[in-house]
Amino acid sequence: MSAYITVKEEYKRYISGETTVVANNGITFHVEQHEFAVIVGPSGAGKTTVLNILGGMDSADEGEVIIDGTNIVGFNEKKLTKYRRDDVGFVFQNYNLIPNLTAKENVELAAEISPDALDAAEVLKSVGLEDRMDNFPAQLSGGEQQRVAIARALAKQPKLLLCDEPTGALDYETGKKVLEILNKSKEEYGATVVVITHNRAIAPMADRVIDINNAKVRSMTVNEQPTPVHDIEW
Ligand SMILES: Nc1ncnc2c1ncn2[C@@H]1O[C@H](COP(=O)(O)OP(=O)(O)OP(=O)(O)O)[C@@H](O)[C@H]1O
Repeated sequence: MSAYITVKEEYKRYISGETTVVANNGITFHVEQHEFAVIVGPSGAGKTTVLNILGGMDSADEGEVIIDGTNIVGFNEKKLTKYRRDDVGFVFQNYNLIPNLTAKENVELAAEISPDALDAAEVLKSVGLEDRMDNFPAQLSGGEQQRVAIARALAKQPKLLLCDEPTGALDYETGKKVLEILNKSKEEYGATVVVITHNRAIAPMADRVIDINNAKVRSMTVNEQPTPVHDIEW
């Protein structure tokens, strides 16, 4: 059986004036269904570019990006929009919640556009926010806001949960809690989770670690026995 995500010889170049930046220079890796994969690498390595391409927010110039059997390279805007809406959940470093909506309303809004959406209150409960549902983002801590953002992404039951430095703005303990919730979501929600980070300490908890440096994949490692989140330190 082929992998759930297969990226093969993927190139992305950004051209501005006279200069061309090769952000992804022949990227190849795969991720199996229901894995928790971490893409790790230094600033400027090309991680965000990979994540944006996986999520249909940007498109590759060359190569294949096969998600659940379908190559999304070459999708037109309409198909990309449908793919993003139906199949992908995003979690960003800065949460991106809507400030004048409560936690529950933030989750409901995302769920509205999805045919298989879960009950907002149920998902918020599963991330431990049953008592904060009617609070606005400004009334919540960073970790709580990130949990709302995760609930919002999970409510539409995405095939893929894509996370850009999800613990980047959080303190150590809170960051670990958020990682635990993300890790749990592969069992509870059947998602395949891809996290990008420059924090190498997160790698041992992953099922699969993809190392990116200078626009190329330098190694891909499978952890047969991932380290439990509470045992990792940074
Ligand atoms: N829209 C764009 N236009 C021009 N260059 C870009 C654009 N997006 C990214 N780049 C360049 O592509 C390279 C890879 O960027 P990318 O954001 O993917 O790296 P990253 O690994 O996510 O870095 P960071 O951890 O700092 O976010 C960088 O040199 C960056 O400046």
